[in-house]
Amino acid sequence: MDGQIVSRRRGKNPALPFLLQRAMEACANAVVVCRATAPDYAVEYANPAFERMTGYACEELVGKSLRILHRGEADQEGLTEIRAILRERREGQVTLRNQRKDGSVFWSDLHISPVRDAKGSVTHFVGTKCDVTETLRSLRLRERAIEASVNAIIVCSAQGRGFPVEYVNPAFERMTGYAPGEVMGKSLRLLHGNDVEQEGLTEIRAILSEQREGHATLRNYRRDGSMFWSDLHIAPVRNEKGVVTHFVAAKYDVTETRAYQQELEYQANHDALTGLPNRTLLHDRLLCAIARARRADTGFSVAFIDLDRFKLVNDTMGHTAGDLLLKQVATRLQSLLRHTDTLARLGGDEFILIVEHQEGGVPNTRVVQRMMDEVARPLHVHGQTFFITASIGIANFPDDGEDPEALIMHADTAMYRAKETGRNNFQFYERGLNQRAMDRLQLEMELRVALEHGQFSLHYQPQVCLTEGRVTGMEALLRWNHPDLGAVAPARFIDLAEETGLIVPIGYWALRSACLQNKRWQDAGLPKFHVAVNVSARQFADKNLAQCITSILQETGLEPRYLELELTESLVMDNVDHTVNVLSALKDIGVRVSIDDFGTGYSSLSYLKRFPIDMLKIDRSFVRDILHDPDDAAIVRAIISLAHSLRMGVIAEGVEDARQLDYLRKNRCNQIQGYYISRPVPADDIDAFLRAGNAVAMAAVLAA
Ligand SMILES: Nc1nc2c(ncn2[C@@H]2O[C@@H]3COP(=O)(O)O[C@H]4[C@@H](O)[C@H](n5cnc6c(=O)[nH]c(N)nc65)O[C@@H]4COP(=O)(O)O[C@H]3[C@H]2O)c(=O)[nH]1
Repeated sequence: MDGQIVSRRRGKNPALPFLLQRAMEACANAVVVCRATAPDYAVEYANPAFERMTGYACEELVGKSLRILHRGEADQEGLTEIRAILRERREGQVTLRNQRKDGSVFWSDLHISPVRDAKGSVTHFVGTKCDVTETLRSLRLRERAIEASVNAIIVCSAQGRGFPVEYVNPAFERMTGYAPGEVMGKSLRLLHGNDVEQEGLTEIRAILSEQREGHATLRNYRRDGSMFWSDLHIAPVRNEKGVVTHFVAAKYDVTETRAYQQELEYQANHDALTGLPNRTLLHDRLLCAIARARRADTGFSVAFIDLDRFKLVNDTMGHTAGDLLLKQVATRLQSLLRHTDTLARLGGDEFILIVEHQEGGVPNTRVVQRMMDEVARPLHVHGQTFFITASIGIANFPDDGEDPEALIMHADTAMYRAKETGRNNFQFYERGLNQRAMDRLQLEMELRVALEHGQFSLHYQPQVCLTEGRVTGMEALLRWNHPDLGAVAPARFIDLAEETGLIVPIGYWALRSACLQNKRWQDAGLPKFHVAVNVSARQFADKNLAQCITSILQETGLEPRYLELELTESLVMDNVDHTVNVLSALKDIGVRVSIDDFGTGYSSLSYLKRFPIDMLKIDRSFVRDILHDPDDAAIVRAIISLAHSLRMGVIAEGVEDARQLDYLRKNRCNQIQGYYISRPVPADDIDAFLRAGNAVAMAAVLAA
């Protein structure tokens, strides 16, 4: 080693040169000494570690420029820096790509220090080299991993205001649309903009202020304004003193996962057919409504909406048509809702509406009425028109129940009451209704066994021709002889039988019994007339109706023309195409058909003329006030004239006195039926009536 380097210390420790020599040889770092004044800073000394690192022996290097180490690598940034360090004669550090003697490449960190003489002039430069190839390689790998990541990675300064961004990887641009240059030095706040009311942001603020790890889900906005959901994971980076200098953040776009989760959540809470809230969500909404009403000291109503005779649509038209119809009804009902109301579907044709009370705690019946009106408008499915009505039961919070179950149950009970009172209306829950619901259940159980226990019988009521005073028909009316209750009127059990489906076997029993009875009368030599039997909606929907009637007629031996089927007006108008088909089949058999309760439904005249009908039966509600109410009288006259112009017969039911009879005869009504002639009586009484009474009937008619 050159004496000049150590000359200043020589006086103090004579062994120093030797020690330095040994130290250099033992030093693990590569050390090289270059002369500052020589051209190209020629090497004066290189220690063994330097030799090992470069593959050059010290002798090979001495007097030469260190450029030997970067042959062919002259365009490196580090070299420019080295030149500046040497020129300015200062300390400095650079990272270089070097070549060993054998041509292999390695990376080194070179630290340069100037050595000054006593006058302060730089005589040498000492270079300490460290092989950083491995470190750089692993750094490259990590950098590559970050660059290739599909998730956005961001480094923010912990010092600046708003945690300015110092680095973003390419995925950040792909995810957000912002190029690195557009976010550098800015706060990541630009990703959520004005959407500051987010739970996730509160969490992020806490993470940053407490300088801890954490994550939150945020609504972010891309450069083009579109929203996406991101999971942001944040970790603080501390320096050697433990001070947080940066935050590293990883951002995941979770929009799709969230959409999927939301979809699952939606499916769990909504009815697949109508998209309305289902029973689960309804329960939640009821709990919310209860909490809200308690806070505000107000009330709300739970309306149980059930479509009348919807099952018939399903039975006659199939489930696809039924589903379409339900969808239409749901859309209509929904269109009437305010944002505070909830409409849910419980299943089948049952809907629940939660509607807040109006000011003063009054139930909002207007919305309920509007719902009924909306349902009642004609519905069109598969080119066919349906007339459906709704029965609605209402329970009010808190008077009728303080939890969801009680409110729904009581609204349901009130809905049954609405059905009992003729359908197409709404009823409020009353405490007594529960008892009635229990009674109804009891009655239903008893009705199930009534047929096999032979508790049914038929009463007959004559129908009389107004011109001849002759009995032309006999209406068969069902009676239930209950072991405890005695005779139960049809009004109490027919609807129940209809709802439970029991009406089908009961109805066929009535048909068979009436045909048999008529045949007996004929065989007994009494004058011939038809027997009129009521056909219920369920029976009418029964695909086997025509077939069953044919076999009943064959079985009993009654000629088809002596059987009349009474169908209600609303029944035939429910589903016009089905009606046309069934009526044609019945006509082919040869039985008569009449429309009962005519005037109470809303018949479309254009449909009426398509139906092969023999007789219109004027509802007794019009006959009752025919002499006092000019409107009723006008309706009766209109029905009579309509029947004649459609070449149908017309009969008035519920005729109770001679003046009504007279009015009807004067207005060209063909036949009458009512207490004035006879109440419905058992078949045995009819025998007597027919033997003696035909004359009585004639006399009554002619006397009026
Ligand atoms: N106020 C008054 N009422 C009169 C007069 N004349 C007859 N009535 C009553 O009017 C009802 C006529 O029957 P509907 O309209 O077919 O109405 C029937 C019918 O819809 C149904 N029904 C009766 N039997 C059967 C049946 O076998 N099958 C089906 N599906 N329904 C039946 O039950 C309803 C009620 O039957 P009922 O209680 O027997 O009531 C009968 C009869 O008793 C009168 O002058 N004044």
